[in-house]
Amino acid sequence: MELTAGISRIERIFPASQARGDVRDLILLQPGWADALGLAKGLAEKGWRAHISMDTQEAIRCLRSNHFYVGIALLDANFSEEMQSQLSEVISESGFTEWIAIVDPGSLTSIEHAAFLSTFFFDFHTTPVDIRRLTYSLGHAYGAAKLNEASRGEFRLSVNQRFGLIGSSKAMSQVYDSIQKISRSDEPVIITGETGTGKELIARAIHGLSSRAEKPFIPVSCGAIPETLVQSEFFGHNKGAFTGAVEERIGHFEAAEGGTVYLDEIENLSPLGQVSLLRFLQEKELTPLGSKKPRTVDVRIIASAGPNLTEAVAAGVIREDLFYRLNVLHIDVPPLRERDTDAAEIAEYFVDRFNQGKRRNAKRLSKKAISAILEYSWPGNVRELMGCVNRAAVLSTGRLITEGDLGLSRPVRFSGRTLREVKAQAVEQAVMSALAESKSITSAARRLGVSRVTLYRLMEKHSITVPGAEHAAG
Ligand SMILES: Nc1ncnc2c1ncn2[C@@H]1O[C@H](COP(=O)(O)OP(=O)(O)OP(=O)(O)O)[C@@H](O)[C@H]1O
Repeated sequence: MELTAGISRIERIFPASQARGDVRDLILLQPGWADALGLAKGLAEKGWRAHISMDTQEAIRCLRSNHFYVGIALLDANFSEEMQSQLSEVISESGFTEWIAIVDPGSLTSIEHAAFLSTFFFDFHTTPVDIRRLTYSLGHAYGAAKLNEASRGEFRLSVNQRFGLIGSSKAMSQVYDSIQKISRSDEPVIITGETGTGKELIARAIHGLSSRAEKPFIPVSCGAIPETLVQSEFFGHNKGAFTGAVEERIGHFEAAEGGTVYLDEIENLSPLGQVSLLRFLQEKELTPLGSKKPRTVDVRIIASAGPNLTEAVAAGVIREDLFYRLNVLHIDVPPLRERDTDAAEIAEYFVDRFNQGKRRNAKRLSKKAISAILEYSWPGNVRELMGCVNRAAVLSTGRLITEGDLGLSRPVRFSGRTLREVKAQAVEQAVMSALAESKSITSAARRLGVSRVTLYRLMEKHSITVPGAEHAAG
């Protein structure tokens, strides 16, 4: 394994025995020093190169830039609740890494500790460590993690190919894991994330991988339905149910029978719509407008919302009871700027799509264009990226799509000044411009929205003088 930046300092890495050809790396987490060193030496003799992390934060940093198939956590006799929560954070960060705990035999008498170990660890050993048994266990964990990685890779590839959902960042790996688990269940789902992050695409993947795949997937934009039409849109109506109901019509929920209804922008659903949806989720029945006969309908609900869903619930925009009904399963889709090199991978995918069917003049992105894509912050996420790449592909004259074809504005670089300095300079400039463009101190103060006294104080502070200012005042 090639280890990249972020690894613990070199003196903390224990080289494995040179006699052994096959050296395997592992991360060794220990908030104390001495035991870890002893263990690392023992492991080195058995062909394991230990990368020691002294605390959980260091371990997280190391795991963000390196992959380890196995990790060992050396735990204190009374590992506290706080330590357990920190460790679970490290373990979730480590993706497919399998973890082995080394514990004091006394700690196993606690049911909580035992439950923690069985939830988060592949195996555990008690002190004093039997290095032969430990290396045996490490070998198993290593094999299991490799298998796990391979099957996850295959799953990602099939999602890429079947649904066009691209990206191999760590952040997206977690999304693929969730898609796989959630597609096996039938519970409601909420997908949150900024606009254009791929929430609908993810919902389609969940549906397409579920047992409902052969049945309809019906997207409904909640913000587009006026309050007066929400029940008819959701549940349908009978002929004559209201003025203009000239014929019977089935609603989206019935149209999706056996499949999935995707409720886009749930935070924009009207209060009446929210009550109707809640009732449907509780009773699994709907009654079309103008009918008295309730009908049982089998649909799965997947809802999407912006990244501030909990704030929307706290502010009363979404009913709390509806939120809890929907929020059984949750996927939070990270913005594109937080997905390592996904932007470049997705851009190349869009260029390939653009090239499809073209025998000649297939285009590709220049190296500088790829760097510009990776530097840009993509506030409109994948949707913006797609528009940008397609436009550039059309407009570019040569085979190479250049940085200029993309037309991306460069991010504003950090000026090196403190916020206090930036603020002081902005105030000084505003005062000078207001004074220059005003006939008197009084009118300059009014334009700046401050009192004359405040303006005089600011002028003094920034050493700004206006010839004859006193005379003009008034
Ligand atoms: N990871 C991805 N790989 C490839 N294409 C993607 C990816 N994510 C999104 N897209 C594409 O970007 C566009 C926007 O995606 P989508 O509509 O799923 O986003 P959204 O989060 O539901 O947006 P909104 O919140 O605005 O409704 C779609 O054309 C989709 O196919």
